[in-house]
Amino acid sequence: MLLRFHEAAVNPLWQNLNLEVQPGEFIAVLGPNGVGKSTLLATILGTRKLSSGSVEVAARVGYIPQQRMFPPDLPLRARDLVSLSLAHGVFRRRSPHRHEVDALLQRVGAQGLADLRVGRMSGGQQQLIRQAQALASHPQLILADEPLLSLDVARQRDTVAMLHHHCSENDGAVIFVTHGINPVLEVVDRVLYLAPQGHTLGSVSEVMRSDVLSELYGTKVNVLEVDGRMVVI
Ligand SMILES: Nc1ncnc2c1ncn2[C@@H]1O[C@H](COP(=O)(O)OP(=O)(O)OP(=O)(O)O)[C@@H](O)[C@H]1O
Repeated sequence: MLLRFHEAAVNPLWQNLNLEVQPGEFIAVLGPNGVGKSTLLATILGTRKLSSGSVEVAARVGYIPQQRMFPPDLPLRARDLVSLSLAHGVFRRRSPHRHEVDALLQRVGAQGLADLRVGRMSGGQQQLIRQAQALASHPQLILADEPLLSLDVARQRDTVAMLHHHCSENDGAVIFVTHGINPVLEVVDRVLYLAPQGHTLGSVSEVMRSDVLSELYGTKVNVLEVDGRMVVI
């Protein structure tokens, strides 16, 4: 077990949350704006308190925050930032080697960005650097808050593949906050759907259904499958 919520609540957002995350699991968290998805991650990170219940974290955690731009005048290159993240790893007593930094940047497809100043990068390029920073602590549990925002389709695919690889090859787990299930349909094990009327947890086929989402939203919702993609209307 890497993470366990027991009867957890952050009032008035969500209540009675019971969730146990095992090594190898890829969990998507969906729901409308403001329902408390980022707040859920904040309770795991310890930056937000539960109103009741408990959360137990038994894993090293890496965090990819929701798109947040670096200050434009930040005098650091990508390799400096990733190097700092590596140096903060719990087992570190020395400066990270250049090849470790390069390997991390390569893992997220940002090898060409190593010597660019982060504040001058595009939003998508900055997002890749955030990914490399999150991986630097060799996390078992990766929390990713809408990590595909501002990435092009190819980079979105690479990011999902990288995170899936983390689960399937490293016995890690991922909690992936997203507004759309389609980019992760092929890799997701369970969906936690948060809604104003409550939440539900299960496989894609158990959760992404018209009857289940209609009950959660308290109004008629249709889930359609079109060309292998799911559309919620
Ligand atoms: N530190 C905080 N203290 C109190 N309320 C907060 C705090 N952070 C966020 N909120 C509020 O909690 C609610 C849920 O915010 P949160 O960011 O978790 O939603 P979300 O589901 O991630 O939304 P989105 O899809 O728009 O990113 C919002 O109304 C927000 O204003």
